[in-house]
Amino acid sequence: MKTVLTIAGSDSSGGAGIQADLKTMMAHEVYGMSVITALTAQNTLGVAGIMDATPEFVAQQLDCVFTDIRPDAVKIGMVSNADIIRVIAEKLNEYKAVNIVVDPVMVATSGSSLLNDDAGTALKTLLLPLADVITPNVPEAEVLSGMAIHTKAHMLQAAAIIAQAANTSVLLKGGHLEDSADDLLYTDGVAHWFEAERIANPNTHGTGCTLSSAIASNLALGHSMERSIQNAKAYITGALRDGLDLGKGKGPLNHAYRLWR
Ligand SMILES: Nc1ncnc2c1ncn2[C@@H]1O[C@H](COP(=O)(O)OP(=O)(O)O)[C@@H](O)[C@H]1O
Ligand SMILES: Cc1ncc(COP(=O)(O)OP(=O)(O)O)c(N)n1
Repeated sequence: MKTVLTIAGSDSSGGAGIQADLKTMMAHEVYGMSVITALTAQNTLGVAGIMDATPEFVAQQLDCVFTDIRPDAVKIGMVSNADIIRVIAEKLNEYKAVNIVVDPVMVATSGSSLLNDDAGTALKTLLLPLADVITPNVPEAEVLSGMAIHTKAHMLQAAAIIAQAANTSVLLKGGHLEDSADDLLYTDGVAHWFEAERIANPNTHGTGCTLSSAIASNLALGHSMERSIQNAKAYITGALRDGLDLGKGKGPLNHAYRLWR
C-alpha cells in the first residue's frame, strides 16, 4: 500500500487541515499519516483559537513517522511559526523526503490568519524550495509574488515570479477569481491550464487542503505531476458537486461521495 504524510494543523470541525487530508487519502486508498503542527478551535464560521505544537514535538512526530513507515509523498499545510518551519525543513532534508506538495496556507477562507508574521520569510526561504509543487490560492499568490491578481493573465505573471523565486513548480489555484475554477501549473517557464466547471456551491471549506492532499495521494500512487493534478481536480469538482450542506457558514466537502454510490 502507498503511504502519504500530512504535516498540518487540526480543524476541530473536520473540514480542513489534517482531517480533510486524511479523509482525502482514505478516498484515494492510500495509507494516511499525520504530523500535527497546531490545534485550531474552528468551525464553518471561523477560527476561534490556535494552539501551536512545540517545534520539539513536531520533530518527535516526524522522527517517529520517517524511521518506521516511509511516506511515498508528503503534503504540508498550516505551519504557523518560523521555528516549526525550520524543524520541518531540517527533517525533510535529513530523511530525503520525496513528492513534496506545499500548500502555503496563510489565511482561512473565513478570513482568519493562520500564519504568524515571522513565518512568512521562513516559509519562502526554507519550505517552498523543498517542494515539488506549491499550491497557492489567489490571495496567497498575491503575497508571494507582490502583485495584485484579478485576471488569468495576472495569474500567469504571478506564477512565473513565484516559480522563479522558489525554483520549483507552482500550481496557482483560480477558485478565488469570479467565474473561474481554472488552475495554472507553471513549470520551467511552461504554463499548463487545468480547466474545470465552476460549481455553484458556497460550501468550499477545505478545498485547498483537499486538492493538495489529492495531488500528494496521486503522486504516491506513481502518477506524473500533470496526471496527479488532473485527477485531483476531478476529485474536488465531484466533491463540490455532491452538494453537502453542513454548518452555519461555509460548509465542508463530502469525501465519501465516490464510495457508496
Ligand atoms: N466553485 C468551485 N467550483 C469548482 N472548483 C472550485 C470551486 N471553488 C474552488 N474550486 C477549486 O478548488 C481548488 C481550491 O480552490 P481555491 O479556492 O482557489 O483555493 P483555496 O481553497 O486554497 O482557497 C482549486 O482547484 C479550485 O479551482
Ligand atoms: C487547520 C487548518 N488548515 C488549513 C485551513 C485552510 O482551510 P480553508 O480556510 O478551508 O481554506 P482552504 O483549505 O480552502 O485553503 C484551515 N482553515 N484550518
